[in-house]
Amino acid sequence: MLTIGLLGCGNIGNIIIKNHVGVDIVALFDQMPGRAEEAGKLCDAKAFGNIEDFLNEDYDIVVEAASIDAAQKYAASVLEHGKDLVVMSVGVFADELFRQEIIDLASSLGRKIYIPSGAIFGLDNLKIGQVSGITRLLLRTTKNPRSLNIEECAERTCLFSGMANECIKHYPKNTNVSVALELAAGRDVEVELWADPSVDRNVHEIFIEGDFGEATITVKNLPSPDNPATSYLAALSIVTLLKNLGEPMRVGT
Ligand SMILES: NC(=O)C1=CN([C@@H]2O[C@H](COP(=O)(O)OP(=O)(O)OC[C@H]3O[C@@H](n4cnc5c(N)ncnc54)[C@H](O)[C@@H]3O)[C@@H](O)[C@H]2O)C=CC1
Ligand SMILES: O=C([O-])CC(=O)C(=O)O
Repeated sequence: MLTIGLLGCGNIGNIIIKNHVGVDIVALFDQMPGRAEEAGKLCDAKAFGNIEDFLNEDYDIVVEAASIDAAQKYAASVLEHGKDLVVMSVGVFADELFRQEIIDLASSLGRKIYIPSGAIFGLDNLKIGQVSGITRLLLRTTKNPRSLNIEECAERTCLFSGMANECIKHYPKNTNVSVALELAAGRDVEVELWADPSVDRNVHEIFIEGDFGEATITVKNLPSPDNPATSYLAALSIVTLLKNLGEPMRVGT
């Protein structure tokens, strides 16, 4: 069975712990040591107080469910410790230089980096953008102001309109999906981010046009119980990715 080290024991980390299938969680690390210790009681895994000890433990894959900051700090070290890496805070790869450095490092070490579909549907066939023209790719995200950590917002308000690699700098906890779209399609993504006090879901609308025709995908996500910024689907997506890693048949592009 594949063994996992969980980097980040917050909302997604705890959903993974409660729902994981086909993998064994053996090591935990969080910048708030109490969180790793609490999580350790739930899954009988060892909580580590520092990153070096966490990475020196024997297991196959680090699952990052922490922050862009954590992904940036530790991605190279994870690979250098002989482990594959699942990155939830995919916004870290908006930085092209960093992305290429990590890809080159993984390639030279024979390691793999996995990006889950996260809080959206449709990443699978969007990858056709790597071999065929996509002329329009727009993500319109709408969340309740609470999910965006905004206190005053009486009506639907556009917070950002521009490109994904800029948006993620301003909203690193809310627009990771835009960077996942960018990586899948191999091209820039336009983003509109809206705060709307009348919605109680995290809504992602994706508009795609290209040589294949056109597609519109609307996802109306339930926020996670413990972190309204993060859709529950994002956590389920990691659980599913991990379940499928060891399977002989791979479904989806
Ligand atoms: N790719 C996608 O579709 C999505 C990605 N995300 C991202 O996934 C990540 C996790 O989300 P949640 O679990 O909801 O967040 P959370 O805030 O509930 O939990 C994050 C945990 O990681 C820990 N952490 C943060 N930075 C750290 C560091 N430098 N070193 C060690 N521990 C650190 C925190 O103490 C916290 O316990 C976030 O970056 C979030 O933006 C969230 C939703 C969708
Ligand atoms: O969970 C969501 O709806 C999306 C999200 O926060 C992100 O992409 O960072």
